[in-house]
Amino acid sequence: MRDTRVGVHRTPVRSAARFVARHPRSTGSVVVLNSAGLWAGYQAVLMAAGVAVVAGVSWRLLDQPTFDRFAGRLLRAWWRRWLVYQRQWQRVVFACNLTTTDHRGNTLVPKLLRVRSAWVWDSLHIRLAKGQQPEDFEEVLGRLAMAFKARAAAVRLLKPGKIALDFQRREPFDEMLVPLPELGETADEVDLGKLVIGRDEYGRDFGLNLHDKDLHILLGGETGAGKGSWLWALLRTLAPLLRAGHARLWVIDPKGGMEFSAGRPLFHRFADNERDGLALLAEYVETLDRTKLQLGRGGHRTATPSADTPLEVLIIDELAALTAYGSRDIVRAAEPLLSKALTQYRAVLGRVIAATQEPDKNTVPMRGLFPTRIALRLASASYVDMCLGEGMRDMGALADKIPAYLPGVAYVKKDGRREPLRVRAAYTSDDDIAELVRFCTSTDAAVIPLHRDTTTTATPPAESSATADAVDFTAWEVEDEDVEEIPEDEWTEGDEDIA
Ligand SMILES: Nc1ncnc2c1ncn2[C@@H]1O[C@H](COP(=O)(O)OP(=O)(O)OP(=O)(O)O)[C@@H](O)[C@H]1O
Repeated sequence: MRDTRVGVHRTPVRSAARFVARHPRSTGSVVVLNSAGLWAGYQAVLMAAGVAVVAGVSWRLLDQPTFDRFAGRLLRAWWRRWLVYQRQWQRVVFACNLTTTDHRGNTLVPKLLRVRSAWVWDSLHIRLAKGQQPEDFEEVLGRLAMAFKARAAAVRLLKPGKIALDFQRREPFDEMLVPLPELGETADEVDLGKLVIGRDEYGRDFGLNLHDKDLHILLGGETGAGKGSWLWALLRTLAPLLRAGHARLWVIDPKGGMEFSAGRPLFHRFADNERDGLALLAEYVETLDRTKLQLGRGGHRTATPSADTPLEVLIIDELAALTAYGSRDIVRAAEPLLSKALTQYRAVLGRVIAATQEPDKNTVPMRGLFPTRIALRLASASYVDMCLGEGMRDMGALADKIPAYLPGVAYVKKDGRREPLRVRAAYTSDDDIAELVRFCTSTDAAVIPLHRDTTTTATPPAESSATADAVDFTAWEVEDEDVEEIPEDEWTEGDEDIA
């Protein structure tokens, strides 16, 4: 009888040639090391390797995040591929029934193509065996996660026939305490270039740069994801500027003031519904237009935060209320105002911080105008790229996989860094808000614009008008290696040609 098993015809030479072709980097490294050994002597190579190891270990001890970014993740991906995933791959796919059979009775096995490793997640790129679909892996995700001792697993389609399996190896925020930002005493202490609002996955301080990089920030996150904690932590870092009158807050909280009403005394203007929010937005634009003209005519190209030219921070808690879900006249009038606020006031210290539950193009048409976008827990995988930019989920921003028990955790894409960073903002409790209000209003209260009642008597701009002139502002206010080995010649991988 004919032996239909694939691979039985392989000779050692053919197998070696296949291995070299499939793993050029690993075999290249061995060849280079051996050539260096022959050329310079093995002692010299061993010494060089020793020096490299000592240098690497010192680097890791001194600065683990940069080590991990430039070397650690590559090394980790390499050794985890060979010591964990590749070694157990075949056992695991057989154990989880992830094999298929062709017309000749050959066993077809999905092929592990590459491993990428970030601090929290490992990504395995897999070529599906003939007859497989991503759903086959989805069905056994829990078993795969257990087999590789991962906390969670996810599957993504990379292209037809190719998927990524993501395994979460650790959860740094389980044990990490994220302290609230200190309340600085004087305005000079505030470094607008690094407003520390939380910690990243390595435990380092994480700061936003309202000075010149994170000019406008869009936070995307489903309800309860912790958008409020990011906004409040940011306000806290600005406290000394608020107290000195060097920063003013324009706050639109269209959900009836649920999130921000406790901070009213801090706000220069406050609106708790869409219509008032529109009028506030129009006033914001008019004010910054005026400042722009004044500074331009005075020959100044930029401003620094001061009592005359304060940092003008516009905060919008549920942006969709102004850009999608509000009544049509409000949405049509708000869009051009918002786009203007996002494009024209960098030099006159206008900054927009907005939060939304749905960061898609229909809900936030001007999302591309926010230079910094932050993805908290999102309702669906498709929202991740919509929020952070094309390809960011493939780069490891699994915001839809942030567990519900970790509010305030988000993925951030920072300039100059390809991979997204996982960050958690500090949590501001009601008591902390009360403390912040006391801090900002207790001394030198004269410079704090006092709260005036927001009423609904303000008239929003005429439909489709982007000018503020039409607005009445009078009313504003303020393991297991014990499994039997399967002989390698009993299966084939991925798209392997079958004789
Ligand atoms: N950084 C954080 N650390 C710890 N717990 C947090 C953090 N952020 C939020 N929480 C918890 O999660 C709850 C919901 O957070 P929050 O209200 O900020 O979510 P949200 O995204 O603003 O939701 P919504 O869109 O419904 O207003 C908070 O009441 C708090 O208990």
